[in-house]
Amino acid sequence: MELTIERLSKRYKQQWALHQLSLRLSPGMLGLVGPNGAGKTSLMRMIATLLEPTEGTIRWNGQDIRTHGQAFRQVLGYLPQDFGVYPEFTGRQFLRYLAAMKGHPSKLLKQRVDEVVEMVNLEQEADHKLPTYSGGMKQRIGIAQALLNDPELLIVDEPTAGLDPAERVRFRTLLASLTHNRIIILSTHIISDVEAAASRLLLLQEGRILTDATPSALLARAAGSVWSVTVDQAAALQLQTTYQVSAMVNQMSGVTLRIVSAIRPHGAAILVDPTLEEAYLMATGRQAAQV
Ligand SMILES: Nc1ncnc2c1ncn2[C@@H]1O[C@H](COP(=O)(O)OP(=O)(O)OP(=O)(O)O)[C@@H](O)[C@H]1O
Repeated sequence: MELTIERLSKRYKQQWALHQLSLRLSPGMLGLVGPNGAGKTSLMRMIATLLEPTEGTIRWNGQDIRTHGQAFRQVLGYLPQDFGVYPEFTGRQFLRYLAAMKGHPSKLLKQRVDEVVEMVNLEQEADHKLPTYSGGMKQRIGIAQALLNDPELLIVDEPTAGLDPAERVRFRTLLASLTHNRIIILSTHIISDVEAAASRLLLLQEGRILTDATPSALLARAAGSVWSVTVDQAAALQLQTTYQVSAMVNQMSGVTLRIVSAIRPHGAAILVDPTLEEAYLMATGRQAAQV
C-alpha cells in the first residue's frame, strides 16, 4: 500500500497553488497542515482524481492513477470540505442511496451501511432525518460514506471546521480509530486535530512543503524556543507587539505569556516544553523570517 507523488504542480491561470510537490506515503495518518490557501484542497482533489494536475504524477502501488482511475477509485474514500446531505433522507437512507450510486452489490449493501453506521457511532440517530443532525453528526455521516468501500486510502478535507469543541474531540477519536492498515490524509489548519493520531505532519505554505516530519521531530526542533513569563499589563502588551505570543493568561500576579522565540524575550522568561502548535508556529515563523 503506497501512494507516490512526484513533482506535482497545479496552476490556476497565473497562480501556482501547488509547486513541484513530491511525497511517498505508507499506512498511517498524514496530517496536512497549513494556512488557508496553502494548497491543501488542491492536493487532495488531485489525489482524489477530481482535479487534473498541471504537471507531475500520482501513483498508487506503482500505477498512475490517471490511467488506472476506476481501479484506484475502488480503494479511495473521500470526504470533501463542502460535503452536502440530502435533507429528505435519514442518515441510513442517505448512506444506502450513496452505496447504491457507488455500485455497491445490493446483497451486501444493507449490511455494509449498518457496519459503517456502527463505526461512526451513529446507531441511535441513523433513522432520524438529516436536517436534525448537528455539524459533528453530519461529518460522521460524511466519514461513513467515505468508508463504504473500506478504502485503503482515506482523504478528509478540513473535517472539523465549524464543529464545537466536544464534537471535534469526538471526530478526532473516530479518525484515530481508523488509521489501522490504511493511509489517511487529513487536512486542517488546527494542529490539535492531528496531534494525537498523525504519524507524520506535512506543513504546506504557498504550495510548497515547509516541513515534513513526525510530530516528535517537530517538537524536538522547537525545544529551547518556547518561553513563559509573568509580567504586568503594559509589559505584556509590549511583548505581544515584538514576539510571537502563543498563549496568554490573566492572573492575580499579572499576565502569564507563552512566547515562541529563538532568543530569550524577557529577563524573567523561563524555557518551557513546546506544544505541537508552538512547534508549528516556530516552523512557519522561521520561514517568515527568511523571506
Ligand atoms: N478554482 C480555482 N481557481 C483559481 N484559483 C484557485 C482555485 N482553487 C484554488 N485556488 C487558489 O489556489 C491556492 C490554493 O488553494 P487551496 O484551496 O488548494 O488551498 P487550501 O490550503 O486548501 O486552502 P483552504 O483551507 O482555504 O481551502 C489559493 O491561493 C486559492 O485561491
